[in-house]
Amino acid sequence: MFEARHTMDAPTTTSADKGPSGGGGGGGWFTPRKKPQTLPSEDQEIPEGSRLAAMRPVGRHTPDADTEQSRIRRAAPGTASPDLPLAQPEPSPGAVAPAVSPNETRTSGGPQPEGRPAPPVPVLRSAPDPRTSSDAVLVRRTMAEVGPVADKVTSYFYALLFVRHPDLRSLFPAAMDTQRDRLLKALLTTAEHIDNTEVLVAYLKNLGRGHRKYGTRAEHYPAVGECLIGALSKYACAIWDEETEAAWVRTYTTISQVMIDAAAADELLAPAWWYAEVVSHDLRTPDVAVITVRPDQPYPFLAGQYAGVETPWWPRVWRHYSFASAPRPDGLLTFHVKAVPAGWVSNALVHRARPGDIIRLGPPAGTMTVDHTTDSGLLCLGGGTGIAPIKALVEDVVEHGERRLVEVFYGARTGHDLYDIDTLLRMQQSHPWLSVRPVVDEQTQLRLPDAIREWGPWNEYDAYLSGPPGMIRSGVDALRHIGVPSERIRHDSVEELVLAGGGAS
Ligand SMILES: NC(=O)C1=CN([C@@H]2O[C@H](COP(=O)(O)OP(=O)(O)OC[C@H]3O[C@@H](n4cnc5c(N)ncnc54)[C@H](O)[C@@H]3O)[C@@H](O)[C@H]2O)C=CC1
Repeated sequence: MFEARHTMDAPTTTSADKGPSGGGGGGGWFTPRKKPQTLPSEDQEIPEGSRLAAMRPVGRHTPDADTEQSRIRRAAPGTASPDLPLAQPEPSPGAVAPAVSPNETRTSGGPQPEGRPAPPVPVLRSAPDPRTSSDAVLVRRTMAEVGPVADKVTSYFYALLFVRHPDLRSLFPAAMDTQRDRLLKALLTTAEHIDNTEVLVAYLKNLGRGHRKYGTRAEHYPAVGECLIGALSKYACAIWDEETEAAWVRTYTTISQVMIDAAAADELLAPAWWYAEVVSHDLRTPDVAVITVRPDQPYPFLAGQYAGVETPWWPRVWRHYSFASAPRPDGLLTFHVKAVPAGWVSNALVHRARPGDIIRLGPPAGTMTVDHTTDSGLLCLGGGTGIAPIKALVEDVVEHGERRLVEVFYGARTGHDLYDIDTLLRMQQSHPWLSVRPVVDEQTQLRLPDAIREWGPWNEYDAYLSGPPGMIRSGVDALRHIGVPSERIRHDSVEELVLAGGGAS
């Protein structure tokens, strides 16, 4: 459940339930009514093993669950207690270029698809809070301490979780490898941005919404919190003390609050997931398929966003793919999928999926969308299947009837890998404001980011980058080097791309 998001062919996050399969919300809202008034005294300290035993998940509430030993408490749905972190506005749509990720962060509070208003959410304090800052120090110190043994921490965390709460095992995929990475990523992201309320809240809200599709419910959070603190305290024992534990309890409680409330708000607006039927499957190269699906109910999204995809062959394994078209009147959605080694979902989609098969889609996410409040030109770099959202962005500009200059650089290793070049060249013929330039590594000896240096100037353009993590990094460097301000550079989370295995889609 506790996972970070984004990227192509990478497991995702999301929600509560209701939709076609959404589960249901279930009671047991968990929110601290108030922060701990006092830290437990030393004689209240309980050795690791027994402390864990003493912490009870809200979902299994027992009479003493609200004692001093259980500092993670329950509250009414949506309750934002006065002394809880309070909210801040969501980042404005398209206004972000997360070089770092809270992308679900990149994401997160990203633009809400039209017709899907931003849910009301409680949020973190905007004013500096000395307590938060000291908590941040302790949280970061813990993360630094456990960093070298991160694998052990996450393995121990999941072992604790599944031993103590076996009913939660069914929420996770059979193979936990990627999930382990995602927990750590989520924690690192939280620790990294703990003092950056806007970024962190956006990230967590997206994470909470994203967990709906896993069947995550509010009452699961305390169990996760107990086991998380159990694992951290074990592996950070050299620095762990009551103050540190109190900081983690406060931090985790706040994290949970934001995620739970975001999921609850989203539940009123959208299903936890959508079923979608494959209606066409076009194998463009031996490894790349263009797949079109029909969702079982309307699926609102914005060009440039992405969604988690689960296949029937690998239950509970989700990977992200960008929409390769802007929203269409017929409601169909298209994805470009590249089968990569060890890419279970991508291989299933490319080599097994056929028309008539049913997949599941998570909600749309992502902030790499067109800012229609300006008429700046768009400089778009699409590497490999990273061209998918770029094509959607171009269609978006077409549909808005704008006459903005759009320059697309489409990078591929070989001419054969330019599997969608014909489509783009046809669009170029119809739209004089659109230029499409293929950049083939083996022909030019140049990679995509190098090519843009030879054109330009680009300082009046908004830049959009989509492709492998290395391309994003060097593309951002190239753009910054030639004077494009960072706030005009947009891309999905590099960290999550890396997490996804680099070329996992
Ligand atoms: N399928 C989808 O919807 C989306 C996929 N992506 C990501 O795009 C990537 C696509 O992978 P492939 O098609 O195998 O692309 P690839 O590895 O063949 O690379 C495509 C082009 O990107 C450039 N490039 C690659 N690595 C570079 C580096 N380190 N520095 C500079 N330029 C570099 C080169 O011009 C190369 O020809 C995956 O990482 C995927 O996660 C991103 C967005 C959407």
